Amino acid sequence: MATKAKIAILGASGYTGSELVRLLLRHPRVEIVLMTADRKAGQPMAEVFPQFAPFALPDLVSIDSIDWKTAAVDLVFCALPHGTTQTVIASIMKARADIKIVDLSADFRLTNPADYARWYGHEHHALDVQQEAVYGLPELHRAAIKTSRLVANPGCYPTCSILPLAPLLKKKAIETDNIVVDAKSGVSGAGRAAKEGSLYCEVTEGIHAYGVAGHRHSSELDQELSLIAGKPVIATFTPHLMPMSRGMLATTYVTAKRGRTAADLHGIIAQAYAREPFVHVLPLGQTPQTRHVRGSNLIIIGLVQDRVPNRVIVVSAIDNLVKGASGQAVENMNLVLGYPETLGLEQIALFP
Ligand SMILES: NC(=O)C1=CN([C@@H]2O[C@H](COP(=O)(O)OP(=O)(O)OC[C@H]3O[C@@H](n4cnc5c(N)ncnc54)[C@H](OP(=O)(O)O)[C@@H]3O)[C@@H](O)[C@H]2O)C=CC1
Ligand SMILES: CC(=O)N[C@@H](CCC(=O)OP(=O)(O)O)C(=O)O
Repeated sequence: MATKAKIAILGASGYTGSELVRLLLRHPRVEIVLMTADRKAGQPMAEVFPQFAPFALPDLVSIDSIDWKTAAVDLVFCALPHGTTQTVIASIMKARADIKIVDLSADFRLTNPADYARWYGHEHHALDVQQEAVYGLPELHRAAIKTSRLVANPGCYPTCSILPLAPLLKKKAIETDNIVVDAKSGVSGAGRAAKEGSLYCEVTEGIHAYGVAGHRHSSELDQELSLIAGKPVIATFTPHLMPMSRGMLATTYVTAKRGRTAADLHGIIAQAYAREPFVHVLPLGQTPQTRHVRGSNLIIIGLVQDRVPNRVIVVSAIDNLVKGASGQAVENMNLVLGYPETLGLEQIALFP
């Protein structure tokens, strides 16, 4: 039998951490050997999440109790709040050269330190480590991810909006100065620690925009879109909070370059992703729903010609906790460890 990689999950008591546990328990080539929490450190996982009671899992421990020099671990998933992550990862990487890391936080996604300081409100505390990070969108950076020691797993909104735009920018098929991304997220995107604004009474039976003209994911979007376009791109991006637990939908408005039709744009996206296991492009004129991806690692993309000449409406859907976080993190792990990319990620969406 092939050996199993030994996995640590930092932040296993959170939403993305527990989603990693759900996915990895069904992965044939890994074994979870270490899991951490902060306030819940010391508790058995089954006490925090009864759905895991039938499975043998280690108890939750505090990060401080781990000696990284001797820990029998091959790969660490870091599912901690941004800001707390960078010093933890720097200390692991300094202690051991052989441990690989997939970080789900935003700490290592931005390549320009000035951008990080501007959008996150403080200087980065591990800039030397940042240099080693690869932005973990497999469809764009697969080769670099495979040889990376530190993968910066993308944010959920950027994943949902960069993937449909990337082929269009690569082929110079759309204007770059008027891209509008209107995105909606389920409440689990805000994490498990209860806070004002994500409480049931404040979220149910209503929707609202937030971070208008200033959400921190704008920096990630601009960084990757500019890299692909080969020139500075600034997109309008407005996130909204929806009264649902998981799911994300982005409606993106683009202007086709003169002479290009919606059918051309559809053809470009369909061709770019024809061999991608986790990207599904609908026939022209159809659009996806969040229910079509709930629990799966798919992004589904649909395009429709607007009534406004040259305008094309692109709708994309992901599960924010799967392709938007833990599923994509497992995909990155598969690449880093040399496993088939789809291993452990073949779940079909739960419907209805
Ligand atoms: N939720 C989502 O859809 C997405 C989240 N992300 C990112 O992934 C990361 C994790 O998010 P999410 O799972 O939603 O967050 P949660 O709030 O649900 O979980 C956070 C986890 O980190 C632990 N923790 C909190 N503070 C500390 C600390 N100071 N030291 C050590 N451990 C700590 C918590 O432990 P305890 O439970 O004991 O307090 C918990 O295990 C974040 O950076 C987030 O931005 C990325 C993409 C999508
Ligand atoms: C609904 C909600 O609050 N969503 C989060 C994004 C979740 C995510 O992708 O966060 P990271 O960049 O930290 O990984 C937000 O808007 O900040």
